Amino acid sequence: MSLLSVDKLTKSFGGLTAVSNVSMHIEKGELVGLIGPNGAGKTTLFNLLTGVYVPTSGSIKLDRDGKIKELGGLKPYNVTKEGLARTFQNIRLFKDLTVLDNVRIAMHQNVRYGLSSAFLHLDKFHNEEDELRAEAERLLDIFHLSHKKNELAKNLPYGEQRHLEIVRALATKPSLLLLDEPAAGMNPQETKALTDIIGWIRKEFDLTILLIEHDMSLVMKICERIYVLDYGMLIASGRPEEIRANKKVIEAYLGEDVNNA
Ligand SMILES: Nc1ncnc2c1ncn2[C@@H]1O[C@H](COP(=O)(O)OP(=O)(O)OP(=O)(O)O)[C@@H](O)[C@H]1O
Repeated sequence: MSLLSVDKLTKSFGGLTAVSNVSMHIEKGELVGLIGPNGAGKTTLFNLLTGVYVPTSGSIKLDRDGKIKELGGLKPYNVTKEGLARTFQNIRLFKDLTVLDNVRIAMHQNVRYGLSSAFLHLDKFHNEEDELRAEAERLLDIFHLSHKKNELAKNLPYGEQRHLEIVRALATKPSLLLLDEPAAGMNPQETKALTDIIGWIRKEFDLTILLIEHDMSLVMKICERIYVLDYGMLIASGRPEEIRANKKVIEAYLGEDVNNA
Protein backbone atom coordinates (compact mmCIF):
# COMPACT_ATOMS: atom_id res chain seq x y z
CA MET A 1 0.00 0.00 0.00
CA SER A 2 1.27 3.49 -0.88
CA LEU A 3 1.83 6.03 1.90
CA LEU A 4 -0.87 8.21 0.34
CA SER A 5 -3.57 6.92 -2.01
CA VAL A 6 -6.00 9.37 -3.54
CA ASP A 7 -8.89 7.84 -5.40
CA LYS A 8 -11.28 9.67 -7.74
CA LEU A 9 -11.13 12.83 -5.64
CA THR A 10 -13.53 15.60 -6.66
CA LYS A 11 -14.29 19.04 -5.25
CA SER A 12 -16.98 21.26 -6.71
CA PHE A 13 -17.78 24.83 -5.75
CA GLY A 14 -21.29 25.34 -7.08
CA GLY A 15 -21.00 24.87 -10.82
CA LEU A 16 -17.17 24.87 -10.85
CA THR A 17 -15.31 21.61 -10.43
CA ALA A 18 -11.90 22.68 -9.10
CA VAL A 19 -10.61 19.11 -8.67
CA SER A 20 -12.12 16.48 -10.91
CA ASN A 21 -11.80 12.73 -10.42
CA VAL A 22 -8.12 12.86 -9.44
CA SER A 23 -6.36 9.62 -8.50
CA MET A 24 -2.74 9.60 -7.40
CA HIS A 25 -0.37 7.78 -5.06
CA ILE A 26 2.78 8.68 -3.18
CA GLU A 27 5.21 6.04 -1.97
CA LYS A 28 7.11 6.36 1.29
CA GLY A 29 10.29 8.39 0.83
CA GLU A 30 9.34 9.87 -2.54
CA LEU A 31 9.65 13.52 -3.48
CA VAL A 32 6.77 14.26 -5.81
CA GLY A 33 5.88 17.48 -7.65
CA LEU A 34 2.40 18.81 -8.41
CA ILE A 35 2.37 21.32 -11.23
CA GLY A 36 -0.15 22.98 -13.52
CA PRO A 37 -1.09 26.39 -14.89
CA ASN A 38 -2.76 29.04 -12.68
CA GLY A 39 -6.18 27.93 -11.49
CA ALA A 40 -5.52 24.26 -12.32
CA GLY A 41 -6.67 23.10 -8.87
CA LYS A 42 -3.33 22.49 -7.12
CA THR A 43 -4.08 24.44 -3.94
CA THR A 44 -7.62 23.02 -3.81
CA LEU A 45 -6.09 19.52 -3.93
CA PHE A 46 -3.76 20.46 -1.02
CA ASN A 47 -6.75 21.86 0.85
CA LEU A 48 -8.58 18.57 0.38
CA LEU A 49 -5.59 16.54 1.56
CA THR A 50 -5.19 18.68 4.68
CA GLY A 51 -8.83 18.91 5.78
CA VAL A 52 -9.43 22.54 4.80
CA TYR A 53 -12.10 21.34 2.36
CA VAL A 54 -14.37 18.31 2.58
CA PRO A 55 -14.29 16.32 -0.67
CA THR A 56 -17.43 16.31 -2.80
CA SER A 57 -16.57 12.68 -3.55
CA GLY A 58 -13.61 10.30 -3.58
CA SER A 59 -11.18 9.14 -0.92
CA ILE A 60 -7.80 10.04 0.59
CA LYS A 61 -6.09 7.18 2.38
CA LEU A 62 -2.94 7.39 4.48
CA ASP A 63 -0.97 4.34 5.52
CA ARG A 64 0.17 4.76 9.13
CA ASP A 65 2.48 1.81 9.77
CA GLY A 66 0.07 -0.61 8.13
CA LYS A 67 -3.09 1.01 9.51
CA ILE A 68 -5.10 2.64 6.75
CA LYS A 69 -6.72 5.91 7.71
CA GLU A 70 -9.28 7.84 5.67
CA LEU A 71 -8.38 11.54 5.79
CA GLY A 72 -11.28 12.90 3.72
CA GLY A 73 -13.54 14.98 5.97
CA LEU A 74 -11.14 15.12 8.97
CA LYS A 75 -10.53 18.54 10.53
CA PRO A 76 -7.11 20.09 9.73
CA TYR A 77 -5.72 19.55 13.27
CA ASN A 78 -6.68 15.88 13.10
CA VAL A 79 -5.00 15.55 9.70
CA THR A 80 -1.85 17.05 11.27
CA LYS A 81 -2.09 14.47 14.09
CA GLU A 82 -2.13 11.73 11.47
CA GLY A 83 1.31 12.89 10.33
CA LEU A 84 0.55 15.22 7.44
CA ALA A 85 1.88 18.79 7.62
CA ARG A 86 1.85 21.64 5.13
CA THR A 87 3.03 25.12 4.35
CA PHE A 88 0.88 27.72 2.64
CA GLN A 89 1.24 29.68 -0.59
CA ASN A 90 0.55 32.84 1.44
CA ILE A 91 2.69 32.74 4.56
CA ARG A 92 0.67 32.08 7.71
CA LEU A 93 2.79 32.73 10.77
CA PHE A 94 1.86 34.21 14.14
CA LYS A 95 3.43 37.46 13.07
CA ASP A 96 3.36 39.14 16.50
CA LEU A 97 5.01 36.22 18.28
CA THR A 98 8.71 35.45 18.38
CA VAL A 99 10.34 33.06 15.95
CA LEU A 100 10.88 30.55 18.77
CA ASP A 101 7.29 30.75 20.01
CA ASN A 102 6.02 30.14 16.47
CA VAL A 103 7.89 26.84 16.46
CA ARG A 104 6.95 25.89 20.04
CA ILE A 105 3.25 26.35 19.33
CA ALA A 106 3.51 24.00 16.34
CA MET A 107 5.30 21.46 18.54
CA HIS A 108 2.60 21.36 21.16
CA GLN A 109 0.73 19.08 18.80
CA ASN A 110 2.88 16.24 20.14
CA VAL A 111 3.31 17.07 23.81
CA ARG A 112 2.71 14.29 26.31
CA TYR A 113 2.05 16.19 29.55
CA GLY A 114 -1.53 16.82 30.63
CA LEU A 115 -3.19 20.12 31.40
CA SER A 116 -3.05 19.49 35.16
CA SER A 117 0.74 19.11 35.19
CA ALA A 118 1.03 22.26 33.10
CA PHE A 119 -1.03 24.18 35.68
CA LEU A 120 0.79 22.67 38.61
CA HIS A 121 4.18 23.23 36.96
CA LEU A 122 5.26 19.69 37.72
CA ASP A 123 8.67 18.31 36.77
CA LYS A 124 7.29 16.45 33.80
CA PHE A 125 5.97 19.71 32.39
CA HIS A 126 9.32 21.45 32.86
CA ASN A 127 11.30 18.56 31.36
CA GLU A 128 9.10 18.42 28.30
CA GLU A 129 9.23 22.19 27.88
CA ASP A 130 13.04 22.07 28.03
CA GLU A 131 13.11 19.28 25.48
CA LEU A 132 10.76 21.18 23.19
CA ARG A 133 12.81 24.34 23.42
CA ALA A 134 16.01 22.43 22.56
CA GLU A 135 14.30 20.67 19.66
CA ALA A 136 12.84 23.98 18.40
CA GLU A 137 16.30 25.55 18.47
CA ARG A 138 17.79 22.59 16.61
CA LEU A 139 15.16 22.98 13.87
CA LEU A 140 15.77 26.72 13.67
CA ASP A 141 19.49 26.04 13.36
CA ILE A 142 18.97 23.97 10.21
CA PHE A 143 17.50 27.04 8.55
CA HIS A 144 20.10 29.39 10.10
CA LEU A 145 17.41 31.07 12.14
CA SER A 146 18.45 30.29 15.70
CA HIS A 147 20.16 33.67 16.20
CA LYS A 148 16.81 35.29 15.37
CA LYS A 149 14.75 33.18 17.79
CA ASN A 150 13.71 36.18 19.90
CA GLU A 151 12.71 38.41 17.00
CA LEU A 152 9.07 38.85 16.07
CA ALA A 153 8.17 36.74 13.05
CA LYS A 154 6.85 39.78 11.20
CA ASN A 155 10.31 41.39 11.31
CA LEU A 156 12.03 38.56 9.41
CA PRO A 157 12.80 39.14 5.73
CA TYR A 158 10.40 37.38 3.37
CA GLY A 159 12.72 34.45 2.52
CA GLU A 160 13.27 33.71 6.21
CA GLN A 161 9.53 33.81 6.90
CA ARG A 162 9.12 31.11 4.26
CA HIS A 163 11.84 29.07 5.98
CA LEU A 164 10.12 29.53 9.34
CA GLU A 165 6.92 28.13 7.83
CA ILE A 166 8.80 24.97 6.86
CA VAL A 167 10.31 24.75 10.37
CA ARG A 168 6.79 25.01 11.85
CA ALA A 169 5.58 22.20 9.60
CA LEU A 170 8.58 20.02 10.57
CA ALA A 171 7.89 20.73 14.24
CA THR A 172 4.68 18.65 14.05
CA LYS A 173 6.86 15.61 13.15
CA PRO A 174 5.12 14.76 9.88
CA SER A 175 5.62 11.65 7.79
CA LEU A 176 4.24 13.46 4.74
CA LEU A 177 5.12 17.11 4.15
CA LEU A 178 3.18 19.23 1.66
CA LEU A 179 4.93 22.37 0.46
CA ASP A 180 2.81 24.95 -1.38
CA GLU A 181 5.13 27.01 -3.62
CA PRO A 182 8.09 27.05 -1.24
CA ALA A 183 10.21 29.09 -3.67
CA ALA A 184 7.57 31.75 -4.40
CA GLY A 185 9.12 35.21 -4.29
CA MET A 186 12.67 33.92 -3.89
CA ASN A 187 15.60 34.97 -6.07
CA PRO A 188 17.67 32.32 -7.93
CA GLN A 189 20.29 32.01 -5.16
CA GLU A 190 17.61 31.66 -2.47
CA THR A 191 15.82 29.07 -4.62
CA LYS A 192 19.04 27.11 -5.06
CA ALA A 193 19.67 27.16 -1.29
CA LEU A 194 16.07 26.07 -0.65
CA THR A 195 16.42 23.22 -3.14
CA ASP A 196 19.42 21.93 -1.19
CA ILE A 197 17.63 22.28 2.14
CA ILE A 198 14.56 20.36 0.91
CA GLY A 199 16.81 17.49 -0.20
CA TRP A 200 18.59 17.54 3.14
CA ILE A 201 15.53 17.63 5.43
CA ARG A 202 13.99 14.83 3.44
CA LYS A 203 16.89 12.54 4.34
CA GLU A 204 17.40 13.86 7.86
CA PHE A 205 13.72 13.52 8.87
CA ASP A 206 12.89 10.48 6.76
CA LEU A 207 10.19 12.49 4.99
CA THR A 208 7.95 11.96 2.04
CA ILE A 209 7.31 15.26 0.25
CA LEU A 210 4.67 16.55 -2.15
CA LEU A 211 5.32 20.03 -3.46
CA ILE A 212 3.47 22.53 -5.60
CA GLU A 213 5.88 24.79 -7.44
CA HIS A 214 5.88 27.12 -10.41
CA ASP A 215 9.68 27.27 -10.51
CA MET A 216 10.38 24.52 -13.02
CA SER A 217 14.13 24.50 -12.36
CA LEU A 218 13.39 23.42 -8.77
CA VAL A 219 10.70 20.91 -9.75
CA MET A 220 12.71 19.25 -12.52
CA LYS A 221 15.83 19.11 -10.38
CA ILE A 222 14.52 17.50 -7.21
CA CYS A 223 11.27 15.68 -7.97
CA GLU A 224 11.38 12.00 -8.84
CA ARG A 225 7.85 12.02 -10.16
CA ILE A 226 5.50 14.78 -11.20
CA TYR A 227 1.72 15.02 -11.46
CA VAL A 228 0.24 17.63 -13.79
CA LEU A 229 -3.19 19.17 -13.28
CA ASP A 230 -5.09 21.27 -15.82
CA TYR A 231 -8.65 22.52 -15.30
CA GLY A 232 -8.91 20.29 -12.22
CA MET A 233 -8.03 17.11 -14.10
CA LEU A 234 -4.87 15.06 -14.02
CA ILE A 235 -3.41 15.28 -17.53
CA ALA A 236 -0.06 13.57 -16.97
CA SER A 237 2.21 11.88 -14.47
CA GLY A 238 5.73 10.57 -14.74
CA ARG A 239 9.42 11.29 -14.34
CA PRO A 240 10.65 14.84 -15.06
CA GLU A 241 12.01 13.93 -18.51
CA GLU A 242 8.68 12.31 -19.43
CA ILE A 243 6.75 15.38 -18.28
CA ARG A 244 8.98 17.76 -20.29
CA ALA A 245 8.29 15.76 -23.43
CA ASN A 246 4.56 15.23 -22.82
CA LYS A 247 2.44 16.88 -25.53
CA LYS A 248 -0.56 17.57 -23.29
CA VAL A 249 1.69 19.25 -20.73
CA ILE A 250 3.42 21.39 -23.34
CA GLU A 251 0.02 22.46 -24.69
CA ALA A 252 -1.28 23.28 -21.19
CA TYR A 253 1.75 25.50 -20.61
CA LEU A 254 1.76 26.82 -24.20
CA GLY A 255 5.30 25.42 -24.48
CA GLU A 256 6.73 27.83 -21.95
CA ASP A 257 7.93 26.99 -18.44
CA VAL A 258 8.29 23.23 -18.67
CA ASN A 259 10.98 23.45 -21.30
CA ASN A 260 12.80 26.50 -20.03
CA ALA A 261 14.05 24.54 -17.06
N1 LIG B 1 -13.31 28.40 -2.05
C1 LIG B 1 -13.53 28.48 -3.36
N2 LIG B 1 -14.73 28.85 -3.86
C2 LIG B 1 -14.94 28.93 -5.19
N3 LIG B 1 -14.01 28.65 -6.13
C3 LIG B 1 -12.79 28.30 -5.70
C4 LIG B 1 -12.46 28.18 -4.30
N4 LIG B 1 -11.16 27.79 -4.18
C5 LIG B 1 -10.68 27.67 -5.43
N5 LIG B 1 -11.66 27.97 -6.35
C6 LIG B 1 -11.52 27.91 -7.81
O1 LIG B 1 -11.01 26.64 -8.12
C7 LIG B 1 -10.11 26.73 -9.23
C8 LIG B 1 -8.78 26.14 -8.82
O2 LIG B 1 -8.13 27.04 -7.93
P1 LIG B 1 -6.77 26.68 -7.19
O3 LIG B 1 -6.43 27.84 -6.30
O4 LIG B 1 -6.88 25.36 -6.57
O5 LIG B 1 -5.75 26.61 -8.41
P2 LIG B 1 -4.15 26.57 -8.37
O6 LIG B 1 -3.75 25.54 -9.37
O7 LIG B 1 -3.67 26.40 -6.99
O8 LIG B 1 -3.78 28.01 -8.92
P3 LIG B 1 -2.49 28.95 -8.66
O9 LIG B 1 -1.34 28.27 -9.33
O10 LIG B 1 -2.88 30.22 -9.34
O11 LIG B 1 -2.36 29.08 -7.17
C9 LIG B 1 -10.04 28.20 -9.62
O12 LIG B 1 -10.93 28.42 -10.68
C10 LIG B 1 -10.49 28.91 -8.36
O13 LIG B 1 -11.09 30.15 -8.67
